[in-house]
Amino acid sequence: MMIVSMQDVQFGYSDVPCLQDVNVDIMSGEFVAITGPNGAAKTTLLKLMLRLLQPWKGSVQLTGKGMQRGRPVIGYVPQQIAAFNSGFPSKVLEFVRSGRHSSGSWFRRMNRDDEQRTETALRQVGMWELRHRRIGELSGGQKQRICLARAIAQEPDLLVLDEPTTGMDMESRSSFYRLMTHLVRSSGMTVVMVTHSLEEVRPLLDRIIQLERKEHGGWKCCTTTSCSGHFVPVE
Ligand SMILES: Nc1ncnc2c1ncn2[C@@H]1O[C@H](COP(=O)(O)OP(=O)(O)OP(=O)(O)O)[C@@H](O)[C@H]1O
Repeated sequence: MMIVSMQDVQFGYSDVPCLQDVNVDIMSGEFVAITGPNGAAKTTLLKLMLRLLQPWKGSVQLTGKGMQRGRPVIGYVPQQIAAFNSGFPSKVLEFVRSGRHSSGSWFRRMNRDDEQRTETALRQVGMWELRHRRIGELSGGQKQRICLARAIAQEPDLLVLDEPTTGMDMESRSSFYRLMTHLVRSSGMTVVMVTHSLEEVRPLLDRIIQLERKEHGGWKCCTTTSCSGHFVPVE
């Protein structure tokens, strides 16, 4: 089942397009990486995928299982995390749990086992022991992990991560990849992530979306499907 479908998408911030001829189909249960040089519009592509930006031309469709109000539940962890401002809980546990309580947003859904999901997500990212800490006292890497936990706790159909391994040491990266593989293979989650560490994650992937420079400026998507990842379709 298709969860994301982008067809002939064109987009730019000024009058010059930075993305053209974007055709991307992502199937439910796939582990997909988006890669390309700095400034190649990887974050822009994610934002178009999430419909945070509207394309100039073409269409973006989100469909899938567990749909709420006609859209899949989406967990999004942006590159720059702005969530630690006032208005968000200041303790780890409440912050992660809060993802399950905000209403009216299609980024999450309500569920009666909020506590259990919050605990599982915190354990999965290795932050359960620090659940009573104030967020202000956490390291950058630990903050990154609780944002990931907050997204996972929402049990998203689609988990979208913008350079999630930046600043992680090698051990943290391998446990992060193990977790992603588990979420994709065991829970049927679809994971799309922007990464510059393609080589180390390549064996786990189902698909790579490569942004390549067009001859006359702008960037174009080229989708690679020949990864050695094992694609398990989810009904
Ligand atoms: N809000 C904005 N307004 C105007 N231009 C923008 C805006 N956001 C991004 N851009 C420009 O669009 C282009 C693509 O930016 P984007 O952040 O999508 O690239 P990226 O591939 O994610 O980069 P990086 O690898 O450095 O994170 C860049 O030239 C950037 O300067």
